[in-house]
Amino acid sequence: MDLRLEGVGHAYDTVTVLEDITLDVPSGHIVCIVGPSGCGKSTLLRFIGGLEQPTKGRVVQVGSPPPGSLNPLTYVFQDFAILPWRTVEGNVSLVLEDHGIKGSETREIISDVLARTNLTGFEKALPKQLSGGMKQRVAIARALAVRPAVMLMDEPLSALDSQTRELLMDDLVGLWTRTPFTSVYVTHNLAEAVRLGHSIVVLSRRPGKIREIVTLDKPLEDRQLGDTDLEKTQKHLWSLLREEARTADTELLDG
Ligand SMILES: Nc1ncnc2c1ncn2[C@@H]1O[C@H](COP(=O)(O)OP(=O)(O)OP(=O)(O)O)[C@@H](O)[C@H]1O
Repeated sequence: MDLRLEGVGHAYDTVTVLEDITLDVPSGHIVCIVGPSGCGKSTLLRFIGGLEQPTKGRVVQVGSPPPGSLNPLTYVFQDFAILPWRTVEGNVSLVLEDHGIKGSETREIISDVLARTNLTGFEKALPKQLSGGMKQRVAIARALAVRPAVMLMDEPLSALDSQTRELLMDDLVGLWTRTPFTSVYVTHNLAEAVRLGHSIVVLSRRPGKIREIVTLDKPLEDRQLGDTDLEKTQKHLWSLLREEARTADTELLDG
């Protein structure tokens, strides 16, 4: 299933937050969204997921979700949002229970998604026993369990230290390479965007408009830390964002 955003714009009362966002999210692609603080990235993700409706334009789903999809648009958040009193498998099974899935089907799905997220062997662990990176793997496993058409990822690695972030990026590349998934991936981190994005949408400061869409052709599995092409693209992204990020930062400080 592809997504198409057609002229999406939004105002909260008198404050225009987003303007004229037209964008395609093709199936099997990771589309990263970057932009200065407060430019409307998370708001855009909420519109894509249908949690809120934009005041202008629309989000169109083109084609059908994968067979057996329980929740075509599924979120992964920065703060993991996993239940502390449930084990790893209990957190994943919760979303299946919500859809009435039980028994051997549940066990098969859990075993599959835990294997895909390098969590096999941690089925009985509680969140308090897990590092931040492992908790986020659980959140990703839980998202995969519902066979989403599109994963909506809002700063999924931002709460992690830089080394864990590198490991999780490797995991996401491995996950995508084995079975391509579709994602809209919001991040502040330009290194993350150039490592994971098939395209990178650069938004301007509020009201967020598309400044540029940068496409990266290099296969994900060939993108290494320190790759000169990626560094060049990252510099280009920063040149687009630098002044606006500075202004947005000052705006926040001014309240
Ligand atoms: N429910 C709401 N009511 C009013 N204003 C809102 C609401 N949600 C978001 N905003 C405003 O919309 C703007 C965009 O917010 P949003 O969180 O989408 O930006 P962002 O780009 O994700 O920010 P950040 O990078 O800091 O996470 C901000 O100015 C925010 O204060």
